Amino acid sequence: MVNEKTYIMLKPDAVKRRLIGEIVSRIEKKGYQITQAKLMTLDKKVIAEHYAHLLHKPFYPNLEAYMTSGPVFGMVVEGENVIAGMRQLMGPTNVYEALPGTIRGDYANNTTENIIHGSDCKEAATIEIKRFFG
Ligand SMILES: Nc1ncnc2c1ncn2[C@@H]1O[C@H](COP(=O)(O)OP(=O)(O)OP(=O)(O)O)[C@@H](O)[C@H]1O
Repeated sequence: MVNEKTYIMLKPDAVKRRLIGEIVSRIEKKGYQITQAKLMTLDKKVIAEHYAHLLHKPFYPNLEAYMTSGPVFGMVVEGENVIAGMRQLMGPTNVYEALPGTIRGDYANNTTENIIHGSDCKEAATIEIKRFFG
């Protein structure tokens, strides 16, 4: 029973499609607590840091254009085993594998524009919370 923190980011398509309220509500209904939140417009530099492991991928230019196309809604979310729990709630990165009932399965139909990001481990959560909330 470890209380953890994770960094969750609703990507530009979620904000544009007015899905913030609905997704925040799903996170709260699961029993997690949102302890910090803000809308931000990200620049190419912070996207390159956040997705450093993907810089060499052929889809990176599309990912960069998408992530800088409008504001994102970043959150610190806390709860028991929240890192794995949020990954489960989000569904897999590949939206064709994301089942209905997951956030990506319910709202996304494209693997780049996949609505939501969540830290994948404790180390990443610490780095990402620092990156986006200081
Ligand atoms: N094969 C792909 N084709 C197009 N876009 C992709 C592909 N793989 C990943 N992406 C985009 O890059 C993002 C980061 O990919 P990563 O492999 O880090 O997955 P993730 O950890 O599930 O995603 P995120 O870091 O956004 O939570 C994905 O969320 C998606 O927007």
